[in-house]
Amino acid sequence: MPPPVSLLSTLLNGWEARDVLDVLLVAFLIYQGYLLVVGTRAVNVLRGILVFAGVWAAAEVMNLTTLSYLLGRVGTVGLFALVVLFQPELRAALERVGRPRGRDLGASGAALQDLARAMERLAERKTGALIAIERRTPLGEYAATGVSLDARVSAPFLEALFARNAPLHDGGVILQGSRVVAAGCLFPLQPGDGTYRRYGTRHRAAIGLSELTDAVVLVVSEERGSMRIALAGRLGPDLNGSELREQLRSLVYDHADLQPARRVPASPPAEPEGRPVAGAEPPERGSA
Ligand SMILES: Nc1ncnc2c1ncn2[C@@H]1O[C@H](COP(=O)(O)OP(=O)(O)OP(=O)(O)O)[C@@H](O)[C@H]1O
Repeated sequence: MPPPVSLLSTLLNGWEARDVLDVLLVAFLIYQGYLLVVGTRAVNVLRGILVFAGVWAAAEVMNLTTLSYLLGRVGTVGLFALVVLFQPELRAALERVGRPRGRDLGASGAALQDLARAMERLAERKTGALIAIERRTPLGEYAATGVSLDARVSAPFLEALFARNAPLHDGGVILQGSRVVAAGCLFPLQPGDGTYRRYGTRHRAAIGLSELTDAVVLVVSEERGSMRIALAGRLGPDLNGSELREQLRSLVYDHADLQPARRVPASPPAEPEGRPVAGAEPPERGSA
């Protein structure tokens, strides 16, 4: 067997620097595409596409003409269907590409403390709140449904936003790093079927947004004064102040550039007792 270096030189024989650059750029684009979809519903579809492509390739290799013709036709139509189905994600991806660098996406420890303090106070007073923290998926289209702001995250400001009778208390607030960028926003509602049918609209809006994006969405229940995190389409358990800080630290505020989003678990934190998040909850509403 030839040594690895000579194997590499044989493989690269005839390659020009331009070809290497070409391959590196394609690898970079694929990696960036992966970063955009990981943590969103698109990742499951991506897996489905890979299985589909695998079967198609096998059909081609094995010369199964009818199957390969059929899959080829479905693939062409499926491509258009995907564009329609994932229009929000595609828009978000383009928005991300066009986003100017150097904008304040950094999140400091002070912001974390202020956010957690505001959540605790809102929960103590049973004031309902809904806060989405942007990570890789831009939340611009949801921010556009509310009132645009540009304010530093501070506990008094967040409390004032959600105070009863405050003009922007209805709807969700969006944070980008240490900035509050919008309030009074409309988030996409989880359909309220299956596990989450017993929840009210605030919680279902949190779950819905976390299903479509990789945002970390915090909810304070007006009814129970509980604090929870919705992530990747699932609602986590009730948290106390230190658990909330711990979760925020690991999900969002570890690094100033929000890089830890890459380490996001596929599902929200498990119940403290190790029970699954879904189904472990007492009904949030009397309608259960
Ligand atoms: N699609 C949405 N996007 C953002 N906020 C929403 C949305 N739908 C409802 N809300 C917010 O949720 C509030 C209603 O909460 P509701 O009582 O129905 O929910 P809940 O999940 O039972 O929460 P709580 O435990 O706080 O009562 C609305 O006043 C509004 O502020």
